[in-house]
Amino acid sequence: MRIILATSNQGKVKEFQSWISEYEVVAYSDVMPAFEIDETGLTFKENALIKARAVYEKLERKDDIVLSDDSGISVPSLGGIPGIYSARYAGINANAKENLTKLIATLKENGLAKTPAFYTAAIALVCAKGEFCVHGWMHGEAIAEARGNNGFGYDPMFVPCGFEQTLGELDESVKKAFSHRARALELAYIVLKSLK
Ligand SMILES: O=c1nc[nH]c2c1ncn2[C@H]1C[C@H](O)[C@@H](COP(=O)(O)OP(=O)(O)OP(=O)(O)O)O1
Ligand SMILES: [Mg+2]
Repeated sequence: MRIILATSNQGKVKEFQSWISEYEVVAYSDVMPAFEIDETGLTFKENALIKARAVYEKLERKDDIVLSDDSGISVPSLGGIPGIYSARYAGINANAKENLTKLIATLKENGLAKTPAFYTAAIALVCAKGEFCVHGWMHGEAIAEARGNNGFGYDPMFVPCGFEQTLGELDESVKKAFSHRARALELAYIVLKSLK
């Protein structure tokens, strides 16, 4: 039994592969040709399930478990943006840098040097025994500048609660211990262990 990661985001692949030690973890594009998955859901949970199902349907080995992640950053003072639209914030084909630059510009336009923000991750598991979904969150502040090169996505503008530096500046061990994805993965492990 392997864990097949239903994601095209190399930052997520890197985190899951370094954090999950008990299982063989493979990016889905290593076992099938990569394909587009329309994230048409209205919640992180719906989108995570859409991604995991799409990959499980195409799997040859149905004894494998597909794990997906749908995640994003939300800024409550601006109505929760970009939320589930984080990956598409600067446009449908926007890259991570463009999304980061746009969110910084939006904070500046609203006169916000910093403002509370949080990351959400929904992790879905799809396998022969059924479908499961768990969540994790990480709270902190979004700041109107980018600092550091660690992590990915919005990390250079995110300062976690209890820290002064951004996730771009902090050691990767901080995300492993406290991130939305790590917290969701803790719960996913409980499900995984019950599936053995
Ligand atoms: O730990 C994180 N550190 C920084 N940024 C993050 C993080 N977690 C999610 N994010 C941002 C990146 C992207 O703008 C969006 C996820 O969008 P999301 O659709 O789930 O992922 P994606 O399109 O990059 O890859 P895929 O759908 O193939 O898994 O939230
Ligand atoms: Mg996506």
